Amino acid sequence: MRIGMLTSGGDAPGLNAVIRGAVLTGETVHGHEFLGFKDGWRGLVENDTMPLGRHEVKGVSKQGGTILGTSRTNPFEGRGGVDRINEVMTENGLDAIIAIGGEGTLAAAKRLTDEGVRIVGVPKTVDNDLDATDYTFGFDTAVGIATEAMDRLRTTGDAHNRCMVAEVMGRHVGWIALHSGMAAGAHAILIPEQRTSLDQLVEWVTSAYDRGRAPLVVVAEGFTLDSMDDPHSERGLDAFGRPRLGGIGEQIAPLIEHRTGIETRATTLGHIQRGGTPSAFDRVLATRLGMAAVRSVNDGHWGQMVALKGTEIVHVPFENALGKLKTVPQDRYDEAALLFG
Ligand SMILES: Nc1ncnc2c1ncn2[C@@H]1O[C@H](COP(=O)(O)OP(=O)(O)OP(=O)(O)O)[C@@H](O)[C@H]1O
Ligand SMILES: O=P(O)(O)OC[C@H]1O[C@](O)(CO)[C@@H](O)[C@@H]1O
Ligand SMILES: [Mg+2]
Repeated sequence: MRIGMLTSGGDAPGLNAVIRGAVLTGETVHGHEFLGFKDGWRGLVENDTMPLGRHEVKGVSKQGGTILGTSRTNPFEGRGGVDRINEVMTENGLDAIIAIGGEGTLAAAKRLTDEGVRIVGVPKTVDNDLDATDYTFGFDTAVGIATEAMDRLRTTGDAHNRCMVAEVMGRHVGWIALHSGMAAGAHAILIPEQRTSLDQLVEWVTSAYDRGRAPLVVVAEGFTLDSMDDPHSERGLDAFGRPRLGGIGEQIAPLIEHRTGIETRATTLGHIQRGGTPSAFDRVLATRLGMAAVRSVNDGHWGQMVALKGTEIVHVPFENALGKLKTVPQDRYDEAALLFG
């Protein structure tokens, strides 16, 4: 078979390991050929391709980013649409597409498979917010980077007796904040799922400070104080028309300082969390998902994505994966909150 492959949406450490896992298994075990589409759906719509074989995937598992490039292009906009995509697939002699992306990419893939395009999906997002898989690759790496950054913030915070606010990614969910905050021993963790009040935050910060600690506050970019209507956004809209988040840490730092009198500094980790070398966990998960995606193609599991359930790789129909986001459950937050303050 000839299989096209693309990566779409925000990058996540491990994308290259998926690509390598699929290409090596596909070529050596099943005799398939691969073709890369550049920059997500854009490459498929514009027929912008690159060779994708053993040579191209040599040693890429440890590389961040994606050798195929990525974008937030909508495959139905401009000259896109199902007829155009079928035309490009026929021109390239392709039997199927492996699309690697988050909930947006998979929603687009579902629309296309509903119209007969043969696509299998591989879930990806540092946010870990896809419901039908236990973990997405990229999350473990992002948590590791954020934790290391917080360890560093704590030593400088301790030296100056300051409150340090660390802002991490998490558009709709607080998984990165929860895990990195717990790992770093944060005195408060603020996540989109919990509309915390400033009074509560001030209580946690003051209590830690009064015990002689330099308070560490971890906040997810999508968090809203109970007095705010929407998540903080000051950077315009993304290519799909959604507000670009980021900057809530800088907003709450002066509020903390004003209310407590404790000198407070904010750091936004931003895209550092998505860059660089994937962790070993993410490389293994991504490689297994890439290999499983090829098995999905062999078995004709169109309209399904591969997913992690416990330690097993399973197949999940797109509609089951897209229904709702995997948010931080109340009991996981309450458990972490026992150690706040
Ligand atoms: N419901 C949808 N139907 C069709 N296309 C969509 C839909 N949602 C998103 N898309 C398209 O898919 C692209 C990728 O989605 P998105 O930007 O949300 O990234 P993602 O794959 O969800 O990854 P990330 O984790 O970075 O959000 C979008 O930019 C948009 O063009
Ligand atoms: O890379 P961009 O387009 O700035 O997108 C940032 C968004 O992507 C994510 O990293 C993954 O969805 C979010 O946490 C963040 O809000
Ligand atoms: Mg998305």
